[in-house]
Amino acid sequence: MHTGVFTSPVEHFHKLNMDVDQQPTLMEGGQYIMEGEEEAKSTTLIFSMTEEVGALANALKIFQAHNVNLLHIESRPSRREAKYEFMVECDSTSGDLGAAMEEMRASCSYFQVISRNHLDNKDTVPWFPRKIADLDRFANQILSYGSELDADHPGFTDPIYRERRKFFADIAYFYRHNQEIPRIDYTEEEVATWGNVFRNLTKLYKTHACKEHNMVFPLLIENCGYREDNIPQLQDVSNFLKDCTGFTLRPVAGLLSSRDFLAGLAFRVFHSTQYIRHPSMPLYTPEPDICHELLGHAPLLADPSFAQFSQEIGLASLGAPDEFIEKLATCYWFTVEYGICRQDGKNKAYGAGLLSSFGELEYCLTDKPELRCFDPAKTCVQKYPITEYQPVYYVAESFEDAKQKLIQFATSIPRPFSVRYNPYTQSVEILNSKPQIEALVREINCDMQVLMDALLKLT
Ligand SMILES: C[C@H](O)[C@H](O)[C@H]1CNc2nc(N)[nH]c(=O)c2N1
Ligand SMILES: N[C@@H](Cc1ccccc1)C(=O)O
Ligand SMILES: [Fe+2]
Repeated sequence: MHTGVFTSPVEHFHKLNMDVDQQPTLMEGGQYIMEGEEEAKSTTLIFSMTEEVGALANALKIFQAHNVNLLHIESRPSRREAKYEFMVECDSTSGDLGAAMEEMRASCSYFQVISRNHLDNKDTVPWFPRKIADLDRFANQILSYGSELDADHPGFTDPIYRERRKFFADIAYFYRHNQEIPRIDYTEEEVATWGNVFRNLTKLYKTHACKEHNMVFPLLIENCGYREDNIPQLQDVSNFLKDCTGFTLRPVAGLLSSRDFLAGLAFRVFHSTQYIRHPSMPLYTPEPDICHELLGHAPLLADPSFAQFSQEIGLASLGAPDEFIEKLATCYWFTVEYGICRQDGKNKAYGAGLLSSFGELEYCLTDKPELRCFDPAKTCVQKYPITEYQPVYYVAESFEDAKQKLIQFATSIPRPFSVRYNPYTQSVEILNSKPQIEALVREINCDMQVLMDALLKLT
């Protein structure tokens, strides 16, 4: 196995992105890389005009006068003011967008710029999905592990495995929100790999896994076809999770950037791979695969308080500056992926990367790795290898404690607005005006009355 790579995926991704010449390319190993060809060249403006009459027409004239092409226009009642709000996506390579924006700003009562090119302009907020279907736009911007993995990843030199990975990449590439996830007829060899991983992991769970994981696992066996001789279907697991916590799965061809992956969580959407690891590496693989998603992540996503925790991390990431995305992703790594917690005086694994690798699950509770107390402010800057067992783990007092600390940490992220998920519309609302927040307070007040009433009936 490759040694000495101490680089966080985030840095790693950036390195990779620079190699990509903005074209959707089918990479080595059959993975798509499309580093936001459209997004990089588009800027989204959300605004409402001071003059109501003919507001949109006036705005459009401004863009036209500066030769700016518009890619998408949307209007809707504003939650900020009693008028309409417009969302316009501009082709930032056309015309004089800067001049158009300056003119717009002058005639708008509200004006917010959201851009993929946020690095070029310190005043803009990085683009983020506002409604659940927006996830269609980046789900295929897959990052490859790059050259360092090629040498020791047998999958890259096995032509049959590569062909199969291309098949799975295509499913994810063409998937759209609200579609059923295609059911897979897994090959005998794939089922055997799953069986091997399943058998060895289930032997360890009783002693090594946290309570929450052990609680949900029997339900997955009962409801989703978790068995040694069967690879569960993503759609079945997604339906089950939807009933438990509202989480759903969507297929993805491989590793997403931290920003995109975390954004999915804000919508209670978990991006899941559908392919299985190479048969030569059952006990540990450096990439997420279906064993990792279904045995590591799915059980905890069925836990209501863990689901909420995941969504909070997701919401905190929306529009956050790159440095914070990296810190948040590092905390995610040392909790959701590789977390250990105290339970009844013992250390137990709750990280999905541990719960899906029978090699590392056993290793992590021996005296070989170094254990430190989980403290987001310190943990968030820790470097870690991504292709081998972790040399350092962070131990949380309890599951709940990790959650509280991380949520607390997330609130320190600088952002000029707050966000809230509206589950009715499956969209993210930006909270930055008084009338809008007042409306929400009334809504919550109403909920409080229902709760008080329920309490009174009990006593
Ligand atoms: C947020 C953090 O970087 C985390 O490790 C992410 C990165 N991208 C991912 N992409 C996929 N497909 N699956 C994952 O589990 C992750 N994990
Ligand atoms: N190492 C994990 C998979 C994984 C890779 C990368 C990140 C997280 C998890 C396993 O073998 O199951
Ligand atoms: Fe994971």
